[in-house]
Amino acid sequence: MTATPPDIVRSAYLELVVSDLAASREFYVDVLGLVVTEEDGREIHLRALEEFIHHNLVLREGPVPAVAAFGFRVRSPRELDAAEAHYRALGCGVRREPAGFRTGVGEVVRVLDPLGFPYEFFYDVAHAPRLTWRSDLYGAGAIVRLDHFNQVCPDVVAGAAYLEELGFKRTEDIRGDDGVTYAAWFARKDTVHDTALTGGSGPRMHHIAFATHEKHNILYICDKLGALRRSDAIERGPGRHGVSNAFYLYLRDPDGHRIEIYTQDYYTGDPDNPVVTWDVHDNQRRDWWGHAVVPSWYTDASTVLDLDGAPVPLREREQASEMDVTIGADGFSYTRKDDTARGFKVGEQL
Ligand SMILES: O=S(=O)(O)c1ccc(O)c(O)c1
Ligand SMILES: [Fe+2]
Repeated sequence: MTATPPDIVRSAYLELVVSDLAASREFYVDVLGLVVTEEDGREIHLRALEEFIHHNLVLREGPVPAVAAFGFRVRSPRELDAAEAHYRALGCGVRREPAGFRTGVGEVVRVLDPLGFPYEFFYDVAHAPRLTWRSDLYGAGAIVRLDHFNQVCPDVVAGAAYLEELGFKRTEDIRGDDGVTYAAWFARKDTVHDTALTGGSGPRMHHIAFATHEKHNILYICDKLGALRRSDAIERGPGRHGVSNAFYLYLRDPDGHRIEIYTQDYYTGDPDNPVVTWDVHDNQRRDWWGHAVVPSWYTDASTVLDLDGAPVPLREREQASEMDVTIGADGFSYTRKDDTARGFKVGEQL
């Protein structure tokens, strides 16, 4: 029996350990245009242009590039009591810090959750100027919000049960006729997701996604990276997702952490919002235009740290992997399921 879960409002910030603070600052501030709220020689606190809380991303220099915390805003200070009780009832490690673990945020409950991820919950937070109306500060690639996390875990079904018990609502998933669930998306706010689970060895962070207002902002980021001769930072896209219907671009930061730039998914706020399920062999599920998913997008992800700052050991996925069943000589995907003459294509290797 678990205790009532905390009332989570949204995914709010990520604490990211980077190997070279200056190189990461150049990527996130000079190239991507995130706003510096506060910085000292050790940490940089960044936020998106429409954000009013102190930060959406903390860069902290350290020996092992990794994720130290996934931060979730809760609806009121008393939800920290619910968070502490919920995770203690799950038998998880819990650290409650009345003064907070970092600049700009007040009391925090940090846990190592049942999947091995460092989650933290907070309400009290310093406000920073919301730059929504400051169009004079918006570049052509303006990043306006943190939209979601994506987490790699070996057992998506077990992970989904944990997130749904935590109060997340499933909005989409990818399944096979083999009964395997390969990935799933979960919301607290009224869009497609605040986090998602991608099947693979884990716990690892697959990506953090920031939103732009328009598709052309994403195209500008691609052009800017080309002009800077930094196109090697582009891993996948630009393109249109099948799942979520969002326009997307995936970048790799100087440590290889994956950043998605994302725009224009859809509303999911009604209680009876229908779950969209995709066939793992549908070649338009991950890219609506049928473009290949580069293998590194399935294989690479970021280490996560435990409550003592040590890397969490990985567990291998036991069920089939999506890459194995859709890419390469053994993989196949269809454009038109019933078109067995021309609709099938063997998975593409780049
Ligand atoms: O590639 S998928 O269409 O499955 C996809 C959909 C939404 C996302 O945020 C994502 O990272 C990946
Ligand atoms: Fe994403």
